[in-house]
Amino acid sequence: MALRIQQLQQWKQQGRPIAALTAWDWLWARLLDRAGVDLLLVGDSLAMVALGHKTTLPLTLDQMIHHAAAVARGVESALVVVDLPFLTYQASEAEAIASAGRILKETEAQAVKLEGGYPEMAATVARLVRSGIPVMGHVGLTPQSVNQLGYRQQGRSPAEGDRILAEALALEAAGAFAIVLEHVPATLAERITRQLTIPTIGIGAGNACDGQVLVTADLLGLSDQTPPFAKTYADLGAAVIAAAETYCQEVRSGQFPPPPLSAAAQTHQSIGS
Ligand SMILES: Nc1nc2c(c(=O)[nH]1)N[C@@H](CNc1ccc(C(=O)N[C@@H](CCC(=O)O)C(=O)O)cc1)CN2
Ligand SMILES: CC(C)(CO)C(=O)C(=O)O
Ligand SMILES: [Mg+2]
Repeated sequence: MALRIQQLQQWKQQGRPIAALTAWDWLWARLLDRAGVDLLLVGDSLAMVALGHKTTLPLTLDQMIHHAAAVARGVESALVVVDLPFLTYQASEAEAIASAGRILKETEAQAVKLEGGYPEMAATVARLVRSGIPVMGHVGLTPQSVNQLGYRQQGRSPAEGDRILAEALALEAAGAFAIVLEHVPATLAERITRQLTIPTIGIGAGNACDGQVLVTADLLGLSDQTPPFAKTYADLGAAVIAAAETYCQEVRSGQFPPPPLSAAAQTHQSIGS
């Protein structure tokens, strides 16, 4: 599986775009892995799309491990990367190693992702990488800083763009194997992608990144609110409601379950028998 991380590097050189999605449990991870997704991120967005929180901040490390272990059980091929939750890695390098270490020991995920590229975070990334933990960076809009940034596009001014580029370069120098660029102008993402040797994975960052990631709930029409850059490829929300409505009607009208079969027709084995 370390091979998959080197593969990402090769795909960048070959100009073969990387397709990533998020997953939060075994059920979805299994289906997305079968679809051939290259990288599955157990994103802390699961706090919002699977647990009903308003931001990613409340997610705990124990909750993340519970979800990441389930995702990893459903995956055969994709690289599984796990977000370090808010305040499980910022306080010190030792805290980051302890949290990332728990993720690699208690799940079968292969890598972690963390937010920010300021000097202390780059030093933390270097320490994690030297400890044998592959790290993915995340700059631009970093949702764990929602109380400072909101969800607005980042890097609009030349000075801010230069700062985000410098953060990306610092993360690469620290040994990150890839970097997520979230909600930044396409021109900035293109500039960063050209200057880095490691792949950039964009979300709301234009079409020049080495790969793209989307939150699967947005992809499938399961989110109440989606960011302006998300694309919905199927309306599963409506399909689920329609199926459950039909079931409720059939139960209430007596149409389901059907009357008992005659003994001769009972040839089917049911689950567990
Ligand atoms: N489901 C879903 N949840 C998510 C993400 C996602 O990908 N999809 N990604 C993370 C949050 N990122 C964003 C990015 C942009 C917006 C957004 O909506 N921005 C508007 C509004 C900005 C504002 O409020 O000022 C804009 O026009 O820029 C919302 C969440 C975590 N949660
Ligand atoms: C996909 C991405 C980058 C969106 O913020 C993420 O980190 C998540 O889903 O938690
Ligand atoms: Mg995240």
